[in-house]
Amino acid sequence: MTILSEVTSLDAILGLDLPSADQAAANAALERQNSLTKPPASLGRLEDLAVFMASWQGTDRPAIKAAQAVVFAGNHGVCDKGVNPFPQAVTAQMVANFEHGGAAINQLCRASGADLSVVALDLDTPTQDFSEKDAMTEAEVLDAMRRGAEAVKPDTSVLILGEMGIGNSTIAAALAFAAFGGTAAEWVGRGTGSDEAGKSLKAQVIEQGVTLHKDAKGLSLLTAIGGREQAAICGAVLEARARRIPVILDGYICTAAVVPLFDANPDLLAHCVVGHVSAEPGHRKLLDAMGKEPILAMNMALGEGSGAALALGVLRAALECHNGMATFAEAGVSEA
Ligand SMILES: O=C(O)c1ccc[n+]([C@@H]2O[C@H](COP(=O)([O-])O)[C@@H](O)[C@H]2O)c1
Ligand SMILES: Cc1cc2nc[nH]c2cc1C
Repeated sequence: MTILSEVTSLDAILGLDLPSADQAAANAALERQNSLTKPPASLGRLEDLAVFMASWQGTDRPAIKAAQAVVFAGNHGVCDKGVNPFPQAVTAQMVANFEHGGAAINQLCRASGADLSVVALDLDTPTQDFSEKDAMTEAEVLDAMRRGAEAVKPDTSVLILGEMGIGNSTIAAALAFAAFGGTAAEWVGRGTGSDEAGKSLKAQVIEQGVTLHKDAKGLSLLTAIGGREQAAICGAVLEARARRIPVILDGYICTAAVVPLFDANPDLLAHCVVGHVSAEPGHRKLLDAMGKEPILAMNMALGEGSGAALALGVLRAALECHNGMATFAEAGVSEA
């Protein structure tokens, strides 16, 4: 059973009863941070991350017993418009590469101690071209969201999310543009290597699609623009919330995937941090619009969950300090 097992409409999702952060655990973790042998706040963001983990795990001593990474893969009808330098077949080929351990995410998960799974979502049935019609039916969105929720292991201490989908840098820019406005061109980047002409084609296709779907709001952005891996990421984020599992989101595509949840209610992302800021220029803009500060800036733009997996190492370090350091009293160090 998942939080979405019995849900029969997108509207019903917004009525789900979801847990909030445990403020008492957060306060106790902050009190511990302030008692540790360091000048106040000198571990900066590491302190914030320890308190964040405490607030969702509901304990002043948060821990990572099991870290799970999931890569969701989908294909997109908008590829018919030529917005992607690589052929769509690469989505399935990279899924095989993930399964055989040959991709960057396999190495990064091993390095940071995360257990990786891959969920390929109907790769032989791409979504419809959102610049011409709705990308998916409500039933298709719900199915992908449910599969996202089902991928979350209940005993996970922290969930790392990533995606793979040729053409999905166009989907990401369209979701961001639809929710936050500006011009389509401001949200478009190189993706897997589009040149200037490729970027203006992307912007033109996005302009057309977002004009067509101008009334789409909240979760209906998934029906209008798609795609399956975006819906699955939203489903996994909701399941993690129901189970109080903190989430690390990846780059531009993964952050844009949860824009429909943010647009419906920004609090739905309170248990999510963003692992890194992607080299795609739209990502910084999107993070600012969503009030999220990334953990790392590594000039990466790969996707697959790569930046999120790397940030897991920082999260682990934050908890090592939080749980392992001596207090002033224990170490006999004088306080100010
Ligand atoms: O996550 C990012 O920041 C990111 C930035 C650019 C590209 N990607 C990856 O590249 C693919 C989409 O690029 P494209 O050019 O096919 O639209 C998709 O598989 C993503 O995982 C990912
Ligand atoms: C080779 C390749 C690997 C990827 N990983 C995520 N998106 C990708 C896109 C391409 C083209």
